[in-house]
Amino acid sequence: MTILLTPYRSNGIQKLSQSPATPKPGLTPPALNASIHAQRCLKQLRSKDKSIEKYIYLSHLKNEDPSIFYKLCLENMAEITPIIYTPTVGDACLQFSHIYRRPEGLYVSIKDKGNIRSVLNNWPKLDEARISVVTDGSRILGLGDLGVNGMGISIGKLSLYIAGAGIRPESTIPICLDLGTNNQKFLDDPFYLGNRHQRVSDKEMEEFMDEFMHEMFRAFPKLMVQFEDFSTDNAFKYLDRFRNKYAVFNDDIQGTGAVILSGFLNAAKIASAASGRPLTSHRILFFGAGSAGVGVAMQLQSFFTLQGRSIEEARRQIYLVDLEGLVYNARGRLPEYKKYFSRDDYSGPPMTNLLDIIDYAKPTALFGLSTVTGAFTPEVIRAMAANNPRPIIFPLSNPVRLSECSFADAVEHTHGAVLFASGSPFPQQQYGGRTLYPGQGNNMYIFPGLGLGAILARVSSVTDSMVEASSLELADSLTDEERSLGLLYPKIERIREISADIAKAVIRAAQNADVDRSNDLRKMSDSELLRFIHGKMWKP
Ligand SMILES: NC(=O)C1=CN([C@@H]2O[C@H](COP(=O)(O)OP(=O)(O)OC[C@H]3O[C@@H](n4cnc5c(N)ncnc54)[C@H](O)[C@@H]3O)[C@@H](O)[C@H]2O)C=CC1
Ligand SMILES: CC(=O)C(=O)O
Ligand SMILES: [Mg+2]
Repeated sequence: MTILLTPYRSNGIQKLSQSPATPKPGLTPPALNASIHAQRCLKQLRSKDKSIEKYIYLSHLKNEDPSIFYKLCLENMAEITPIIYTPTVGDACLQFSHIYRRPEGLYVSIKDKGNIRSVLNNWPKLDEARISVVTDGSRILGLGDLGVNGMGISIGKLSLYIAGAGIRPESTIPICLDLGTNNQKFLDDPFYLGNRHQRVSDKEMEEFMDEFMHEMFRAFPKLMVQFEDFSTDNAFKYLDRFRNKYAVFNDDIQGTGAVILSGFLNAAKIASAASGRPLTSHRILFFGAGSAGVGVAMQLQSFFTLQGRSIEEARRQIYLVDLEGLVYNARGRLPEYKKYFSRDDYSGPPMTNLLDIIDYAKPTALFGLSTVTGAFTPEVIRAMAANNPRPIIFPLSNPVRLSECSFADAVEHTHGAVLFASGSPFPQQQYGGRTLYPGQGNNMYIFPGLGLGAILARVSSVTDSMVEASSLELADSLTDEERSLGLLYPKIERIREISADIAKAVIRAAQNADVDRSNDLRKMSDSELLRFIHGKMWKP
């Protein structure tokens, strides 16, 4: 491990290449020792009371000394992930313009339209670029339009790529597009770091996005792009527009779909064993029908059809609820992305009460992707428990304060029977003399491995089969010990091992779909491929 000495210049990626292998005598204290220094950093981190202070400290450490930062991450994943990612990254994005210290990532603004290539060319490591997380800041977690403050989410996701899948730090590009913001509080804030105007028109954004994506793949030909936290309509629109042209996927639609299918599979096996209901006949109620809700619904439907259900049967197992209640045809005009799952078996007055909807749909699983804190009231949880011996309840909204219910409430009101996963972490609970563990149903389990597989296979596009392969691999990755503890997702400490397995499954799916451009990998056996993947992982 290298202890860095040079003063910060710009974009932490430069630090890795500029760091001197051996510090010059006299420029560090005589007894500075790398492994003790890591312990020192951890102690400094733990001495801070507020999580935002911990975030600022870690952010500084990452820029100063990426090696120590990622070593700490890997050795303390469960402790550090909630600081660099959800929930704390939510606060960091809200306060981004106030806690800002130094440049990190790349900003491409509407003012660069017509000239985007020259902005991209300013990135210091053009040849190294492999993965970019791109947001326009318009729907950061469940916190709404945060404009350029959304940069925090691109940075956070890429830190997990590096820690979780061993992507080389200098191969990552966090990008925030500045297309304006409709957040009036930010527009009035003298510290706000973005352009001070409302979001541009759809047409202007479309032209901008076409140029941006075209230039991205000219400037960085080996790149894969992850779209993150675009507002609902644009999330679907730009995934559709670019998915067959470039190596791009949308994390909120596809990454979330994959991770929740995976947790659902593990939960449904337990629930089916208790109820006798076949795995493929579960009914799922989505509270929240935006990019994440519909993304997960599509992934589940596809899974049910692969298991032998007809498309129509699978579609009928899914119920969507949005701000106006149950989504059904007779309700009136619906946006395109909601139409497919809109019910045709109900035509009465709008059904807006969640308890009534549960009574009507009799779901075996209830998923929250609504950003409505506490929407799963004790009555709702009890209604799920009354219909199911092991109810599946996943309050998935982020950050933690927007969760539809807490793990403690879910345990209490189901008398410990709940099969639970949330978007942000909750503490474990004691119930009836047992320790119960909450799952974290968050796309962080998927995107590092999916991205690693995609760049190693040098894919030309990211297919549904690759996303599905990542999901099934994750579902399968639990050890006997994890299953005996009742976990639905593997322990986060095993993320590198899991990412490698996911990458292998993704590469094989890419090869089957003929979208890979790395012939050498085709010749490898599965064990050779896995060794190759591990060998490619950057280690701090
Ligand atoms: N756990 C995970 O891995 C992920 C979690 N999420 C979280 O899911 C949440 C939603 O994200 P998106 O779908 O992208 O947002 P979105 O804005 O596209 O969708 C929100 C949905 O919730 C509905 N909704 C809002 N208020 C409601 C109410 N009072 N009653 C019923 N429905 C209501 C809206 O009508 C809309 O359908 C966010 O908090 C986000 O952080 C998103 C992606 C991944
Ligand atoms: C986890 C995630 O991608 C979200 O909450 O938007
Ligand atoms: Mg997201």
